[in-house]
Amino acid sequence: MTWQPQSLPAEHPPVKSGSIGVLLVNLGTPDAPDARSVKRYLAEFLSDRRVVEIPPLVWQPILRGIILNTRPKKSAHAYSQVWTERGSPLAAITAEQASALQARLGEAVRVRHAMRYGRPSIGDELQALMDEGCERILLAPLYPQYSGATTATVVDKAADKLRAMRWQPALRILPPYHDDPLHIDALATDLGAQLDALDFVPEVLLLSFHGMPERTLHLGDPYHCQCRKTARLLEAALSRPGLRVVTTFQSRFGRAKWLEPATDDTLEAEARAGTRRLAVAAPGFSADCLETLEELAIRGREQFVEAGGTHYAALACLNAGEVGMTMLEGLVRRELAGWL
Ligand SMILES: C=CC1=C(C)c2cc3[nH]c(cc4nc(cc5[nH]c(cc1n2)c(C)c5CCC(=O)O)C(CCC(=O)O)=C4C)c(C)c3C=C
Ligand SMILES: [Fe+2]
Ligand SMILES: [Fe+2]
Repeated sequence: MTWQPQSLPAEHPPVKSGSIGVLLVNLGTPDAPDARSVKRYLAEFLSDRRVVEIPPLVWQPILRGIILNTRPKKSAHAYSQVWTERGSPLAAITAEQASALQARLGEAVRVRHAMRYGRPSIGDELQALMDEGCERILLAPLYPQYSGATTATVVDKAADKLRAMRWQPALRILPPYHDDPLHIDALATDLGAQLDALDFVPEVLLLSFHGMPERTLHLGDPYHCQCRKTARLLEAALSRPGLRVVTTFQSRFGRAKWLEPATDDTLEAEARAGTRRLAVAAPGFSADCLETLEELAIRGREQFVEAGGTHYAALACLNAGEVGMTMLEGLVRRELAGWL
């Protein structure tokens, strides 16, 4: 909408105003599955002091001298195994979620998406919403569970952009939705349908969340508790008495102790203890990504089968499916109350 009140002089520039924006944000991903792109991405991601809480004087030499010279090649290989025609799965799915949400919310709201690390950047997308006349913006980090390394760093990045604006929009932030009935019901419905569609009946359902250094729990980060609560509520909502539900944490990084039990160790231990049929789901990820498609679906299967398992399935995230989008629309509409 272009607003040009009568009282403004004719030479006054037109001002777009009156719209509402929604910015969906996820973690970010390399531009291509090659070592150069992965290195650029990891340099930004792992330099975030919310992600690696080691003083930069100590951490940067380790990052620049060792990690960025070894990890990009290995990670690029992992990315190349899951890359799609539309690019990185995380980027493609997040874009799809944004256009599906736009279709559901209609003209009254402008929906865009951004990545915390890499592109499209939070700053550019906030600016684009402002340029489209959005005076009120809902920032929606697509992390069900809050942590300093997820939700908080998205808010920090948005605040960096706002700090440089003369004319700021009003900002709301989607709260973590780890225990929201909309989220639990969506997970139970979607995972329940995926379990029913399998050609085997799993003995165990592993709920694998991304790990964090254990120290963050003792420092007061609610992430671990929120993961546990999601798992507990989801198990109750699934209501499958014959199915044993086990919660684990994946993607250990670095030397510090991470949250336990670890997904890879548990897959191996379950198979060695006699579990033959297992399904794994990742209720901490709103979109499939390297961590679910490579670490769980490819490497997880290898680990489980090598240790004696016979049937393995990695279940999909909510992604841009009907169930997940109905949940997201519900969460977003609730946060837009009074604006819409
Ligand atoms: C879902 C929440 C996430 C938390 C919490 C999290 C913490 C965290 N991650 C690392 C290190 C890496 N993570 C990597 C990939 C990655 N991480 C998340 C989400 C969370 N991370 C996602 C969605 C992805 C996938 C991105 C994609 O492109 O698909 C990687 C990169 C891949 C690799 O080299 O293994 C690293 C490294 C730390 C240190 C951390 C702790 C706070
Ligand atoms: Fe991560
Ligand atoms: Fe990983």
